[in-house]
Amino acid sequence: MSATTKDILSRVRMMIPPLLSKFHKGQLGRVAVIGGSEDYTGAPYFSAMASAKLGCDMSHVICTPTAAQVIKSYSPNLMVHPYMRSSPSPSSPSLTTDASTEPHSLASRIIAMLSRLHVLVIGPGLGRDPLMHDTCALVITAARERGMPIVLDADALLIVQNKPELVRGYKLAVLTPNVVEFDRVTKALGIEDDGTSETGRVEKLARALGGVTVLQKGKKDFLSDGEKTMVVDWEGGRKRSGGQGDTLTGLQASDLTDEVHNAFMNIFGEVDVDGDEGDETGGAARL
Ligand SMILES: NC(=O)C1=CN([C@@H]2O[C@H](COP(=O)(O)OP(=O)(O)OC[C@H]3O[C@@H](n4cnc5c(N)ncnc54)[C@H](O)[C@@H]3O)[C@@H](O)[C@H]2O)[C@@H](O)CC1
Ligand SMILES: Nc1ncnc2c1ncn2[C@@H]1O[C@H](COP(=O)(O)OP(=O)(O)OP(=O)(O)O)[C@@H](O)[C@H]1O
Repeated sequence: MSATTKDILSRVRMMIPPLLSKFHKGQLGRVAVIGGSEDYTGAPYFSAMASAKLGCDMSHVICTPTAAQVIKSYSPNLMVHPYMRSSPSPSSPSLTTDASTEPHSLASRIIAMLSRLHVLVIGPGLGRDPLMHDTCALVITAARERGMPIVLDADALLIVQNKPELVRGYKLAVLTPNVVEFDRVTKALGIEDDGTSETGRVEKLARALGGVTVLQKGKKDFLSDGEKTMVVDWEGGRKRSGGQGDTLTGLQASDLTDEVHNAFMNIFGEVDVDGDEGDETGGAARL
């Protein structure tokens, strides 16, 4: 482990808010994960449970009804809301006239929850259904209007690459692409791979999206808002099973809740943290 990573870990320990008797339920974090569909019920569970296990008080999942039944049975910790819908199947034409398959109508129930939440995670297990994506796009706009931090991962990155204006310039958006997703998003946005360094590529994407935070996952994790960049070079485990990125989104969401965020800014705000030795350096901007 590099000196930088050791230093970061020691600071992270100081970020953990104390359990004060004055706190009431919900004050240490209310997170919702939007994801979970017919095919994927594990991803939103990994995300929401990670936020709960890190200490977030309330962890919600917003998913399709079929996924909700399954996710509810995984854990009583999670509050699971079956508000999402996938597009009607051509073999069920009667569904096409149902108002509940209209994105504004679907999004309105989710948007009504936002005042009770601190952070949204969008994407784990979302799938690629256009109705689900249109619904999420409306929720992203509403969350942005409220100034809520949003972590966008997995299939939600497709929403960003198709409609980058949803997050462009929104500094409380965090994109967490894996290597493949990173390539896909950069290509979609017309960002050329001109042989620049790995940190340079992440900075370019963050800048192209107007200063969102990009966390590119891989052998090293690169975090950048386009101006400041951190490199996490801790090797960690060698098993690359599905769900590790989902888990990371839930952890990040907990980190973005107010109490933790304020503690983070007190610790990191003014401090420069070395990235790759001899490479770009920077302080943590917001994460
Ligand atoms: N238990 C679950 O329910 C899980 C559901 N998942 C969901 O599954 C859906 C599809 O996600 P996928 O990640 O499969 O996306 P894709 O269907 O776009 O597949 C990505 C492909 O990239 C490859 N890949 C990933 N990282 C790579 C790397 N570093 N280098 C080279 N190749 C790499 C993978 O092997 C895979 O073939 C998403 O909704 C996601 O959230 C995943 O999060 C895994 C766990
Ligand atoms: N080659 C690697 N070596 C070391 N760590 C890695 C490697 N690839 C990924 N990781 C770690 O695993 C975490 C998850 O990254 P990964 O690329 O698996 O995300 P993902 O594909 O989005 O995950 P998920 O399966 O949940 O969708 C990252 O934070 C990173 O630290």
